[in-house]
Parts: sequence; C-alpha cells; structure tokens
Amino acid sequence: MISIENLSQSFGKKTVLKNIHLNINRNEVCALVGRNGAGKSTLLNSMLGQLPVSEGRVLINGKEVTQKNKEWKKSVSYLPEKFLLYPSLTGAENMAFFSEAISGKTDESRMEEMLRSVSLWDDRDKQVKNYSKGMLQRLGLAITLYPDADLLILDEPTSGIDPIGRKEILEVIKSLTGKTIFLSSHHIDEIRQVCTHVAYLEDGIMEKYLVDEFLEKKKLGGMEE
Ligand SMILES: Nc1ncnc2c1ncn2[C@@H]1O[C@H](COP(=O)(O)OP(=O)(O)OP(=O)(O)O)[C@@H](O)[C@H]1O
Repeated sequence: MISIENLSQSFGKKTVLKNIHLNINRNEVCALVGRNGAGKSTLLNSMLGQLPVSEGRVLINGKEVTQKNKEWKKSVSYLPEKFLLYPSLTGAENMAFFSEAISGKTDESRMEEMLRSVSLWDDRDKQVKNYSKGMLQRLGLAITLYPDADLLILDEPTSGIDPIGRKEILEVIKSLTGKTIFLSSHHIDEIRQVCTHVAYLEDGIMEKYLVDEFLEKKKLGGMEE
C-alpha cells in the first residue's frame, strides 16, 4: 500500500532522513515513532508530496507520488498535526466546507454518519471556537474519514489531548475496518491498543518492527505511557 524507496531529505546541510526504506502493507496499522525532531512530520510531508524529496521515491497503491501525477491521492486521506478549521463556522459547516473541498460534493448522510462516529452530532451546530481540543481533533478526524479512503495518514492524532479525549479518538480508530493506517505517536499505550507494527526513526534511519518486537527491544525514545 505504501512503499518508500531510498528516501532522503535534507534542510540545508542537515540531513533529516537517510535512505529510508519502508513498506506498509494493506490493513496494517503502523505507528511512526521517534523523538521530537526525529523527522516524523518531515517523512509524512515528503511522502505526501508536500515537500520536494531530495532523493528516492514513494509509491502509494502502486502510484508514484509526484506533483504531476495525482492518481495516488485517490486512495489517501491525511490528518495533519494541526487541522486548520474555521473558528466562526459550526462543526457541521466546517465539515460541509472541507467535504466539498476534498470530494467536490457534500453528502449529507455521510456527513451525519461521520459526525456521529466521532460523537459530535449533538454539538454540530456549535461554532468550533467553542469546541475543546479533543472535539477539534475529533472533527478533524471526521473530515479525514469522510472520503472513505483506503489509506489514512494521521499525524499525532491524540497530541495535546487529555486521557479521556485520547481514549475517544482511539476508540474511533479501533472501530475502523479495512483501512491501512500510518500514524505518528508518542504514546506506548495507543501503539499497544491500535497498531500492528512500528516504524522507528532515529538519527535519520528507519527500522520496522512488529509491535511486540518493538516493545521487547525497549527502543522507547520519545515515548510516553
Ligand atoms: N522546513 C524546514 N526547514 C528547516 N528545518 C526543518 C524544516 N522542517 C523541519 N526541520 C527540521 O527537521 C528536523 C525534523 O523535524 P520534524 O518536525 O520532522 O520532527 P518530528 O519528529 O515531527 O518532531 P515532533 O515529534 O516534535 O513533531 C528538526 O530538526 C527540524 O528543526
């Protein structure tokens, strides 16, 4: 589903990613783990064509990620670390705006299904400036899930959220079936709960493990319980 081949990324003289190779197969839920500044967001942005790649290539569903070729976009939906919502619009209005922007249409029943799936249906008519951090993140997740893409890329979906809010988001992620998910995380408990694999990034080098194997190796740099 994702194939990263020999990917390198530098900013000036600083090399952040060194010849990364990573395959994520269909239906895997793979955590992207590493200390602050290890290069997780750089990897996700490079994979999604948002940063020009210094070297190497990325295939999503067999289609190379390039500026010209947009075929790969059909199978992927991305939740950035900070989803920029419109504060004075309501949850439902934000959902409608982004649904239209993403898929060119607003399917009312799909919107309702997504807002219910993240427990925001009853709060849909509140302006999002009155939402808590957890509610904002759940709305971002609902918008990301709306296109029903096979591949979900989630950049720290529970970042800065209290334990109850995190639990709610994890429940939504756990309930997804038939999806391939690549999510960056600093939390061991969420990796245990939702992931099948871990892609560990340290000093620009990537290694992939099964979750149990990763926990045994205690490569826990950048991790919190
Ligand atoms: N646009 C940029 N220009 C210059 N340096 C950058 C740029 N983006 C990232 N970096 C540097 O690349 C390194 C990796 O940053 P990145 O944000 O990818 O790390 P991260 O693993 O996502 O960190 P965190 O866990 O804190 O979100 C850092 O040293 C950062 O300062």
